[in-house]
Amino acid sequence: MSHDPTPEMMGKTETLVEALPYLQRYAGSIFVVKYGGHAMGNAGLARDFAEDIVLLKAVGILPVVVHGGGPQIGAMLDRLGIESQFIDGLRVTCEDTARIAEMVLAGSINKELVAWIAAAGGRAAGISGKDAGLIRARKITRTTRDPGSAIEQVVDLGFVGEPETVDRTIIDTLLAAGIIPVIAPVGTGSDGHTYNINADTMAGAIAGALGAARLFLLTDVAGVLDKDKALLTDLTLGDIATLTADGTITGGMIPKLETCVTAIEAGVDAAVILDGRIPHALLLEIFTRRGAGTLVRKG
Ligand SMILES: Nc1ncnc2c1ncn2[C@@H]1O[C@H](COP(=O)(O)OP(=O)(O)O)[C@@H](O)[C@H]1O
Ligand SMILES: CC(=O)N[C@@H](CCC(=O)OP(=O)(O)O)C(=O)O
Repeated sequence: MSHDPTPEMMGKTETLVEALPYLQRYAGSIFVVKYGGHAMGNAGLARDFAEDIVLLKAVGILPVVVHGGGPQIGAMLDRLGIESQFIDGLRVTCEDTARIAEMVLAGSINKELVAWIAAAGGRAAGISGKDAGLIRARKITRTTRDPGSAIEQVVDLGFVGEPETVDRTIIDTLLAAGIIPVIAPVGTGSDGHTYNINADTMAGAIAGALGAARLFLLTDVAGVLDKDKALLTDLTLGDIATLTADGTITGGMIPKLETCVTAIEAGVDAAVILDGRIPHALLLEIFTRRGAGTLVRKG
């Protein structure tokens, strides 16, 4: 019998050795990973994602998961005959919609992710921004302007909030106990109401408050695309301002890139937007030289 390694074995060992500097660099670092509703497409993707998170934990990284669930909220609202309107990627949220969003996010998706992580051999605790005062939400509004008009109109989005304060105690407590926090993007306002928070915005605020080494936003596109649909692999904060102003970035990509800017300004080293439809996209991004998606740095 030959003891020569097969090409397949060589490939595997090369991949493991390639990971060594990244394993050494990131041990003990906090990584905030936002798992978007579009990237949860099927059970296989959710299982792969959970395995990636458990693997990060096993090699000494401290993963903190923030999840979305926009399409799943949309499907539930459709079933109930409630219409949804989006402004700049944010769902206009009346009281009923806020209740349903919380039910889908914190009641359903959150616990499913915890179960997937358990199935992959990890220990996770599902919480929302309401737990232990994690997120105090502040109501936000948007302004719109008709084409050709100079007059701006303030649009009330209802119970849509952004994190005003982040109390990291519950996250630190879970991390210290070796538990992976899985966080649903809702919070309580100072008026006691439930606020629906865009999951990207939530992840960015948490990454900033934790001083995370990396923020990953998993979505359903290869990354940020230019006007010719080519992938932009590296962006600075200045590039983002230009791409927003010239209309290259629209819809759900707006809160995503706003999040990257806020998180980096708050001290996060870098943010990555990557394609959650690729199996094990996170591992490829973190532990290989190739990387994937769009890397956002200060400049
Ligand atoms: N320049 C751009 N590059 C890539 N995607 C873009 C761009 N502008 C707008 N988008 C849209 O942003 C979407 C991602 O945001 P969103 O639908 O909110 O994802 P998620 O549910 O993962 O948070 C893409 O599917 C795409 O339709
Ligand atoms: C205010 C607002 O828009 N909230 C989002 C919260 C979920 C989310 O952000 O999910 P994705 O990351 O899957 O898009 C919503 O209601 O859809």
